[in-house]
Amino acid sequence: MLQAMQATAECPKPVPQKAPLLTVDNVTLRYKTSNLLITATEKVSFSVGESDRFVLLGPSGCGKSTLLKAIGGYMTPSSGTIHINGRQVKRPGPDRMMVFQEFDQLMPWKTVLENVMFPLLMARKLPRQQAEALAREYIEKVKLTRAIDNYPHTLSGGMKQRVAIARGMAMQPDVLLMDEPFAALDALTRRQMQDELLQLWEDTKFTVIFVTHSIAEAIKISNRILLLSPHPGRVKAEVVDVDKIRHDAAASAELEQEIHNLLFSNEPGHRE
Ligand SMILES: Nc1ncnc2c1ncn2[C@@H]1O[C@H](COP(=O)(O)OP(=O)(O)OP(=O)(O)O)[C@@H](O)[C@H]1O
Repeated sequence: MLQAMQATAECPKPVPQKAPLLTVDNVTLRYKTSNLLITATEKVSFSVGESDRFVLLGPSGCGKSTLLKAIGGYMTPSSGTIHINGRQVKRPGPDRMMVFQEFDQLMPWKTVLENVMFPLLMARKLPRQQAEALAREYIEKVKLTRAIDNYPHTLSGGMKQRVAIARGMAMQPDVLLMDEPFAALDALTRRQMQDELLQLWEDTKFTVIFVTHSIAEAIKISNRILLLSPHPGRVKAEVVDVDKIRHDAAASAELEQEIHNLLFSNEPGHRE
């Protein structure tokens, strides 16, 4: 694993194992405020293959959420390009569904079933019966069938996140974009949700880009991890083949320490 890290730290060009589904090429993202130009990420490149569980990991403020927003099509790069399935990302689309950290991402006046059905009806324009069947299937996958007619205010934080995941997955997007979806949960629920996400992945092998600043969470759920430097975010290194060590506690702990050292060391370790 150290080898993988060092090799990629010296040459952080990603090494995807399958043809890339998504490519982020030399992307710089900036925010303009009334008197400031803030560079969130600088010249970031990576690619994501089909069925990857790709984690963007880095300290607070390094631009992880901003990158996810740009992949979602909610923000245009100042320079560089993002392509999905060979098409340049220019706006949001049903091929990229987002799950956020906030529990209030559901519509409070709609039940669990109606929340999950909503984008299927509005964005995919499915007939009602088909939308309902698909919504029920994914609500079942996240183990919420018993709460299918509940309104969001009656659900726990973890249950709300399950609804958001079901809503994203039911759309069967090319890639699911998850922005710290478990960060606001208590530790026990968080671990449970990580396990459930992995189980869902075993069932459907969806592609996911997952943002976190927890090194342990990154190792637990990913097969690949992109490490970003502190603000402005640049690629520091990529960890490949995380799957090989996930079930080895000693190797995971060693990797966790190595990532920690790399993320919090001052040496630049990035390409200009
Ligand atoms: N709407 C905005 N307007 C101006 N600057 C912003 C805006 N959103 C984010 N930024 C700035 O861009 C940089 C990257 O922010 P971003 O939220 O993408 O980081 P992050 O890595 O996701 O952080 P965290 O882990 O704390 O969520 C930060 O300096 C932040 O202050």
